[in-house]
Amino acid sequence: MEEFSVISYSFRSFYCKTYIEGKLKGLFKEFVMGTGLIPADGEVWRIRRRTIVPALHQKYVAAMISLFGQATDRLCKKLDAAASDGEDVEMESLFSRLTLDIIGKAVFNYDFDSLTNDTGIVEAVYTVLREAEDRSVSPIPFWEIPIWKDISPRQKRVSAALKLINDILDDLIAICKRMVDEEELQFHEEYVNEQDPSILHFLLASGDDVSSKQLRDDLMTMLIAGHETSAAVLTWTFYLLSKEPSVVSKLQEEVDSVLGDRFPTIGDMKKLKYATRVINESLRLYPQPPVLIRRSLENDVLGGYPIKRGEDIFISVWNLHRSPKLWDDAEKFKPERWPLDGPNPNETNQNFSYLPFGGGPRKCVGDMFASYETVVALAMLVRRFDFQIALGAPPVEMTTGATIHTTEGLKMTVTRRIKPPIVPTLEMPTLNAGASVNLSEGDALLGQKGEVSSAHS
Ligand code: HEM
Repeated sequence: MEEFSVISYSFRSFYCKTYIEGKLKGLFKEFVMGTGLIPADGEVWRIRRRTIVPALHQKYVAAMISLFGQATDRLCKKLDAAASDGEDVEMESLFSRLTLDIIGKAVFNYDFDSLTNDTGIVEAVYTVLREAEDRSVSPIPFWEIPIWKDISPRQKRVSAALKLINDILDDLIAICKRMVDEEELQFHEEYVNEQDPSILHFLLASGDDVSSKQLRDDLMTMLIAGHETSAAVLTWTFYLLSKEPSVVSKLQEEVDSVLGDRFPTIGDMKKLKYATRVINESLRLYPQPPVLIRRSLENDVLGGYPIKRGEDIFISVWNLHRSPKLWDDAEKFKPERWPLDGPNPNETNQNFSYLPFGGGPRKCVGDMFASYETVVALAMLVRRFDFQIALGAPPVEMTTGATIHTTEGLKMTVTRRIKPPIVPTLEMPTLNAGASVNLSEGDALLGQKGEVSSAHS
């Protein structure tokens, strides 16, 4: 327990109504509800969480992996154009757009297409996300002050953005309800609608008796929780890789041999072991969020510190993950510290010294989703491109909100990789550039076909 930095007490936080048992394993909290953007009804969320988590069955995961591949392919096309034009790219904002596109489709089947468009809804989402982050670190809940709420131009912008998003979510829920009413498919444990594998569709089809408003708030929670986190993981992974060319070579070797020139499938997730270790290690050095926050519901003592009822503690996962007492070469980016044939590191098998997705009953509901999402994006990108910090780019420095951001972006030069030879195997169809192939179990499920990106041709 002494490894945790207790940074501040009695500080208004992102999270509310949390409880300290004195042991990390028992901590739980209400996510994003303390920002006022989503009603602070933790009890309802706790019940709903039980419905959301089982949505992650095999067929759903296969469909999601296919979705990650398609979204990353759009990013590859963008990078391909930048490589042709010799233009440097700002990867942090591109990753933010990639993960927004993914979470929109995955959660409520909405294509933000933010990698190619800057429509009003994308701007509205960013307004709300920035506000959620600012509120999460604000010492006073200024947004609750009645007059301020009505006269502050910024708060008015936030309200307008929230209204736009809520209206769209209401429409999506209504459309989805009609689809569910019309479909013949019976709901069962492995249910997935192949045209719309979103969590919204799953939840509606499950017949869960929940109001549209509650549903909308849950979707918003997932949008906020699952967007910047994954984007930040990818940003810092690419930053770390830019400093360790030997890791990149090893990673590319694995990706070339496992994937060749096709999209990743659910079966590949077990084979992309080194890529997974790269993400595990990036999450150790740059945990998102870097602090976890709990509020005490009663007087307690934690690691010798007396804590009064109502006080908050901040647990610095950053310090925990970089503690020299717990890690050899703690500051070094070393994916090899996680044995390839060992278990996937998590909070329990690392005795709570590693908490990339929190722990206990309020652990991240999207941990598996996020792990696969980041592995797919990483594999597809390093397969096609080499990335270097751009010449003359500003130094990459950190600033923190709910996640760790760079201060001035991650400007990189992207070059196409020379196409390595593809050795055909029974599982891996040989591809001609531009040819259509049946790509994966996930794609087969969706009845989709994919094409090899023109990146190599
Ligand atoms: C690499 C990306 C991600 C990281 C590092 C991450 C990390 C975390 C962490 C550390 C927590 C626990 C916070 C706490 O204990 O105070 C959390 C909670 C949560 N995460 Fe994630 N997350 C990621 C992606 C996602 C995705 C993609 C989704 C949705 C699909 C998601 C949904 C949630 C939700 C809903 C909670 C709140 C759970 C609850 O309070 O019951 N996360 N996440």
